[in-house]
Amino acid sequence: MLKLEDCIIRNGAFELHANLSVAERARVAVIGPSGAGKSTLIEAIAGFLPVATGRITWKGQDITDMPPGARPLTMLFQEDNLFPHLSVAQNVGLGIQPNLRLSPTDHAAVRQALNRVGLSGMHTRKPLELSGGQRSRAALARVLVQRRDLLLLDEPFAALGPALRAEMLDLVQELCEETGATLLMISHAPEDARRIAGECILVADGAAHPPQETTALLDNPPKVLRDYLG
Ligand SMILES: Nc1ncnc2c1ncn2[C@@H]1O[C@H](COP(=O)(O)OP(=O)(O)OP(=O)(O)O)[C@@H](O)[C@H]1O
Repeated sequence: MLKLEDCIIRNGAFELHANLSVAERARVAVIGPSGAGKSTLIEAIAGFLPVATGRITWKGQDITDMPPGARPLTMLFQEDNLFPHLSVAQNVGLGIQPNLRLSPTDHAAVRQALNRVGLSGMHTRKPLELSGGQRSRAALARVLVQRRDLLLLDEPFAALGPALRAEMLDLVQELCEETGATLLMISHAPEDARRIAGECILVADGAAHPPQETTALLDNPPKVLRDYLG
């Protein structure tokens, strides 16, 4: 269980309240109006933003003051997930050893992860020699080798077209099912939430609300969400 207990998170003058829990292995979309605090929430869980009051626990362990790298989670950002001067395999290897001193077992894990996301044969390419979808796959391969059980996505597929985005979401869903990972995913598209997230955290009016069933929420949205969805 991921728990945010009576948390207040500050981002400049902005303040977000969160008192919620997410079950292990759940796939949860984080939705809400622009500027409502979705990234603020995810960045606090990842440790990039401090929690002013309250605490965050994962499987009972208090992670509130843990540095980002020590947290049992991995995060995919909107862009810049890959280093342009490194090969695809090296980018993935960074997920295992930041100094890239990889053992034969590590190399095998990198190969296996790249095969799993459909990038076999592209190990030596640089990110710029890949399509947008392939770059997303490489970033997902790095997530796979990290073997963390909490995955935070800040719209990493926003720049992809609808068909490719749907394909990547399906891959994320498969990977979560295979690894048993818990997923929190910021999304601006209700169809993305419907596609892979059983529940949604609505961020609005200064608060991140407890997860609600996706279909029920989107079929009968509260006014703040209705105004945003149009
Ligand atoms: N570095 C910062 N300094 C000051 N205020 C900030 C900073 N970053 C974000 N904010 C403010 O915090 C609020 C929440 O921003 P946040 O990025 O979390 O919203 P969001 O819901 O993710 O938005 P979007 O959907 O547009 O990406 C906004 O009002 C924003 O202006």
